[in-house]
Amino acid sequence: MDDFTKIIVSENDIGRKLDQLSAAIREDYKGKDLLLVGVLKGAVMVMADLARRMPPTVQMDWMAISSYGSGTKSSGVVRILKDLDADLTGKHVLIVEDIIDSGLTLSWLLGNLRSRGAESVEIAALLRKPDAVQVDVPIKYLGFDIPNEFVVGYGLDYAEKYRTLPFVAILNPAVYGG
Ligand SMILES: O=P(O)(O)OC[C@H]1O[C@H](OP(=O)(O)OP(=O)(O)O)[C@H](O)[C@@H]1O
Ligand code: HPA
Repeated sequence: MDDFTKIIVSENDIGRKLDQLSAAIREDYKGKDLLLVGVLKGAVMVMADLARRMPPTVQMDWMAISSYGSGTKSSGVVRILKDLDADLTGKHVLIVEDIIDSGLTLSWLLGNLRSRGAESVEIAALLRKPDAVQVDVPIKYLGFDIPNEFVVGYGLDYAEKYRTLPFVAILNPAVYGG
C-alpha cells in the first residue's frame, strides 16, 4: 500500500510560491520592524523557508497551540502549549501557518494576538482548504487552495509522521482507516 494517493504541491511549486510571497512581504513591510510568528509544529518548514527569504533584521518567535490531537479532525478546542517570548506591543506581526482547514485555530489566534497591543497582525498561510473553512479568516498572503482532503508533508503530519517530506501529498485514507 502506498502512504499517499497524490502529490498535490511539489517541492518546486513551494519554492516558487515562497519567492512570490516573500517579495510581496518584503515590499509591504519595507522600513518596518517585522516579527514572524510561527505556529508549531506544522509551520516549521514554511517558516524556515520564508524567513530565509527575508532581510536579516526580521525576527522570529514561536507559539505552540493544538486543536487536532492525533486524528484527522479539528476538535475546535484550542490549547496554548507554548506561548510567545516576545512582547507584541507596537510590533508588526505576521503569523506564519502551514494550513488553514476549518479556520478555527487561526481565528482564535488572530483574536488572541490582536489583544496584545501589536501595531498590526496579519496572516501568511501556505495552504487553505476552501471547502473546509468554517470561520472566515483574512489571509493576506496565501500559497495554494487545495482540495478538502487530509494532506501531509512539508510540516504537516498524521500522528506526528510525514512532516519531513519536501512536498505536500494526500494521505491514503487506508493509513488512518478512513
Ligand atoms: O484551520 P484548522 O482546522 O484549525 O487547522 C489548522 C491547524 O491544524 C494544524 O495544527 P495541529 O493542531 O495539527 O498541530 P501541529 O501544527 O503541531 O501539527 C495546522 O498546523 C494548523 O495550526
Ligand atoms: O490536512 C491536514 N493535514 C495535517 N494536519 C492538518 N491540520 C489541519 N488540516 C490538516
